[in-house]
Amino acid sequence: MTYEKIAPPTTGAKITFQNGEPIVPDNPIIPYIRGDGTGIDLWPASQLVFDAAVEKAYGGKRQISWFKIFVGDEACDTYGTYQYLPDDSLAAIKEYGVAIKGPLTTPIGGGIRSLNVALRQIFDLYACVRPCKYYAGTPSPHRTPEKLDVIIYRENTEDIYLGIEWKQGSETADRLIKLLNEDLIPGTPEHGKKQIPLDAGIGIKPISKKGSQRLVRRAMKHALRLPKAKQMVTLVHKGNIMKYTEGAFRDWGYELVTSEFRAECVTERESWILGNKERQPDITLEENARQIDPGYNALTADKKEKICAEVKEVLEAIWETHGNGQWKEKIMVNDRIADSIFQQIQTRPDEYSILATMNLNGDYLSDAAAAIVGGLGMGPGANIGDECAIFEATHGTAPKHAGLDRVNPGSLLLSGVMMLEYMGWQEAADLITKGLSAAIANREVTYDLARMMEPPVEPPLKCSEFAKAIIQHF
Ligand SMILES: NC(=O)C1=CN([C@@H]2O[C@H](COP(=O)(O)OP(=O)(O)OC[C@H]3O[C@@H](n4cnc5c(N)ncnc54)[C@H](OP(=O)(O)O)[C@@H]3O)[C@@H](O)[C@H]2O)C=CC1
Ligand SMILES: O=C(O)CCC(=O)C(=O)O
Ligand SMILES: [Mg+2]
Repeated sequence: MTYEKIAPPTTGAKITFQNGEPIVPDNPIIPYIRGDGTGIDLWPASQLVFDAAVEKAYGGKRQISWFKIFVGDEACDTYGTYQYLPDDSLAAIKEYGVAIKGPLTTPIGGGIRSLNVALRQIFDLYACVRPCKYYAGTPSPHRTPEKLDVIIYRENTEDIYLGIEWKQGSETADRLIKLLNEDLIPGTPEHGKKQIPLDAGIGIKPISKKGSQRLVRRAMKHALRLPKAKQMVTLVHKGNIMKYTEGAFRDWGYELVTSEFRAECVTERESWILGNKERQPDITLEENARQIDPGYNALTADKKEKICAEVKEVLEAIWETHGNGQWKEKIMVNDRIADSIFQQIQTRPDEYSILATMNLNGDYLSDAAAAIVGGLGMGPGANIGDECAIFEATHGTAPKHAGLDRVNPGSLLLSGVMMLEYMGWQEAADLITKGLSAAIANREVTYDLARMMEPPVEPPLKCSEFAKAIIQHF
């Protein structure tokens, strides 16, 4: 591979992929993007910790050969005006498969569309994995943050992030509104006399079956690797309002888990049906139906029949394999409406584990969940596809803090921990979490955690000092 303005390290080897899993040599070449804004501070601090952890864990037997590539402001400086996402950088990520990045700026309302989203789409990194877990001693606005231990599995390529939008007043927006108002809406009886306001901007929200199911499949595979008590997958959606997008995500999720993971899972509704029969072995189908549907008595005969049929079908299909309490050993799959899950992770955090979401809901939810465990400085993430993975923090470039050597590198470091775990380098990953936990417990923290501690830590550590403190605690 020849590049225009970058050169890979002269030592090191490529990570390759087999059946979606990385095959990692002892000296992998890993491209990194420093990032805009606070990326200037975060990357050098993080690289120091990654290298020290790998050195301490493997004593030179393993080593990362970092390959600097450019995206964002740095790319424009190197490749020229508006060259935010140079071909060189895309080619390097494609060639080496696993990369890590700092945050990249997306100007609001115009200019470039998100570079972060573009990278996810170009490399089909369909699962955005964002764990939110509490490290002892981290200050939190919540009384029991340790009860939250969730992993958000956010669909990462579609939904409104596809970016298909038309500006209010543009010729295409006007044409589309006319087509909708005069043809498509009147042609769909369920839409009645609804009309799109003539001065509306228009955005499209595509949610596909394939996109939803591959995300849920990955979430289920992850659940299988968790301890029994955490084997739960919650499908998060706003299907009560958006039936054919968000509601479909939920339905396709259930369809996938009850076909591909039939032996390993039970849905919440199935567990009620099985549980009713376990408590009352001679329960009739209708009584069972009444107990799983609180509004049963008020339903039409048709609907009652449907629920009875559902009860019958479940008992026939899985009583043998899941009945008599066997379902309690399986992955519990349930669903929650999106607004309610924001409340649930605060009031009943320990009832949740993996939260499978569409793109926008997952974006909101991952910032909110990170806040509970200490803030965006503690929110890591990974964008995973079948032949590529890019690791990055949940937060953005926090421009007001850029270049001041003050922000918390915890989120990028924990993203690196995810990368090392993905590579199978668990010993190095564990050293970083150990060092980070010890530094926090010792009140050696950056400003974001320092200001919330009781009493506040004064002065807080700089970003670079925090990195060094973590290494001291390996
Ligand atoms: N994946 C990516 O690269 C992402 C990029 N962005 C982009 O980043 C830019 C800025 O977005 P913005 O809305 O300000 O959101 P940010 O996530 O960048 O920052 C919001 C606030 O979160 C806190 N914060 C963020 N990072 C850290 C950290 N490492 N340590 C401690 N606190 C932190 C700060 O809070 P406080 O000041 O209160 O201490 C900061 O002001 C935009 O262009 C946006 O599009 C946004 C999200 C993700
Ligand atoms: O790319 C952006 O500007 C924002 C992305 C974002 O908020 C996220 O991925 O969480
Ligand atoms: Mg976000």
